[in-house]
Amino acid sequence: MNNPVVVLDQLTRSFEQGGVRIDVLRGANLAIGPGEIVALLGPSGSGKSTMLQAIGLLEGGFGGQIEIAGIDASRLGKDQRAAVRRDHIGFIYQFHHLLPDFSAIENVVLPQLVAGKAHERAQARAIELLTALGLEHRLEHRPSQLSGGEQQRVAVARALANKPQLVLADEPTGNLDETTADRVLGQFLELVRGEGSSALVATHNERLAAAMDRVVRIHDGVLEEILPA
Ligand SMILES: Nc1ncnc2c1ncn2[C@@H]1O[C@H](COP(=O)(O)OP(=O)(O)OP(=O)(O)O)[C@@H](O)[C@H]1O
Repeated sequence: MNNPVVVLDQLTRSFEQGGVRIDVLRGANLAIGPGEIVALLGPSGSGKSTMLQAIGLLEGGFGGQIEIAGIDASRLGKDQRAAVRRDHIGFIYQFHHLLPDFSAIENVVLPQLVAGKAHERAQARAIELLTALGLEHRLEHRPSQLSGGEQQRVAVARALANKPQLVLADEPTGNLDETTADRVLGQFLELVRGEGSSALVATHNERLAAAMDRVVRIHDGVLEEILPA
């Protein structure tokens, strides 16, 4: 694969609880190419969130190698990991995690300011993304004034604000009803494709997974490729 955005090589992660050791990831391998959108399937407790946290460089304690945008991230210190995250990765969670005291547009502007962008450009980018998601009439609303689907669409705009090479999404529509989930996921996929970003999307939902370019499943701590039927 040319210039993969993510490479996992023999990724391992174990937890110890009450003196019992659980090996959640047992040597997972994966490569995601530029612009590829990959669904990460697996039942509850199989290790999807653990894997996204590893790839998002949010937690230590992993064995094996993680490469993000050509950078070997396995041995980076905390500050360097934060820099790779800021420059290359956007996150979406099951619950929106928007800042409650800030408007929709401010929630999308802020991460850009943190990345050093001028306010005017950041604002233009936020309007562009929120408009693409059909939220041009909700720019000044706070999260509590938005519906669940609208909140998740703001979270999508925030994740894409800095044009990340990689978007990591953990059950991004898991909190929405089926119709809203389909609509939000459809908009998310269209936007990610338009931006040319890669994405890894954890979900329980095989129907939603089928809308993505590739499907991998966590089974016994390793990844299996699911080929289209
Ligand atoms: N910090 C931790 N300490 C101990 N065990 C943990 C920790 N984090 C995760 N685990 C365990 O690791 C396993 C995988 O958890 P993880 O959250 O990655 O699964 P998941 O596939 O994302 O599940 P879900 O779909 O329910 O979110 C679970 O058995 C969980 O209890």
